[in-house]
Amino acid sequence: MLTIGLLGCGNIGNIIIKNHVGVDIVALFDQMPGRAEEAGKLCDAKAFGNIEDFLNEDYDIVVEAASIDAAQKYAASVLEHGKDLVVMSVGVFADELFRQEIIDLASSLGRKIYIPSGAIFGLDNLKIGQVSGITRLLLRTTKNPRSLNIEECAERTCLFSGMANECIKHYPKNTNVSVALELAAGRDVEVELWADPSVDRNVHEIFIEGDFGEATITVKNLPSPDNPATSYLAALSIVTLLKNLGEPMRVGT
Ligand SMILES: NC(=O)C1=CN([C@@H]2O[C@H](COP(=O)(O)OP(=O)(O)OC[C@H]3O[C@@H](n4cnc5c(N)ncnc54)[C@H](OP(=O)(O)O)[C@@H]3O)[C@@H](O)[C@H]2O)C=CC1
Ligand SMILES: O=C([O-])CC(=O)C(=O)O
Repeated sequence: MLTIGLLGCGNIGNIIIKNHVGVDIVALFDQMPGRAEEAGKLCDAKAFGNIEDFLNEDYDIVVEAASIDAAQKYAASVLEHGKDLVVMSVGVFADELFRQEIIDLASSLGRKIYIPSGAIFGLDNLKIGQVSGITRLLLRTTKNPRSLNIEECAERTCLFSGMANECIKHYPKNTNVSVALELAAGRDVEVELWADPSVDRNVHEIFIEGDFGEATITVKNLPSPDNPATSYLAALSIVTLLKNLGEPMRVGT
């Protein structure tokens, strides 16, 4: 069975611990040591107080569910410790230089980096953008102000309109999906981010046009109970990615 080290024991980390299938969680690390220790009690994994000890433990894959900052700080080190890497805070790869460095490092070490579909549907066939023209790719995200950590917002308000690599700098906890779309399609993504006090879901509308025709995807996500910024689907997507890693048949482009 594949063995996992969990980097980040917050909302997604705990959902992974409660729902994981087909993998064994053996090591935990969080910048709040108490969270790793509490999580360790739930899954019988060892909680580490520092990153070096966590990475020196023997297991196959680090699952990052922490922050863009954590992904940026530790990605190279994870690969250098002979482990594959699942990156939930995919916004880290909006930085093209960093992305290429990490891809080159993984390639030279024979390691893999996995990006879960996260809080959206549709990354599978969006990858056709790597071999065929996509002329329009727009993500319109709408969340309740609570999910965006905004206190004053009486009516539907556009917070950002522009490109994904700019948006993620301003909203690193809310627009990782825009960078996942960018990586899948191999092109820039336009983003609109809206705060709307009348919605109680994290809504992602994706508009795609290209040589294939056109598609519109709307995802109305339930926010995670422990972190309304993060949709529950994002955690389920990582649980599913991990389950499928060990299986012989791969479904989806
Ligand atoms: N790709 C996608 O579709 C999606 C991605 N995400 C991303 O996934 C990540 C995890 O989300 P979620 O679990 O809800 O977040 P939480 O804030 O609930 O949990 C993250 C945990 O990781 C800890 N952490 C943060 N930075 C570091 C670090 N540098 N080193 C060690 N631990 C760290 C946090 O500590 P502290 O509380 O002190 O910060 C917290 O305990 C976030 O980056 C989020 O933006 C979320 C939704 C969708
Ligand atoms: O969970 C979501 O709805 C999306 C999200 O926060 C992100 O992409 O960072």
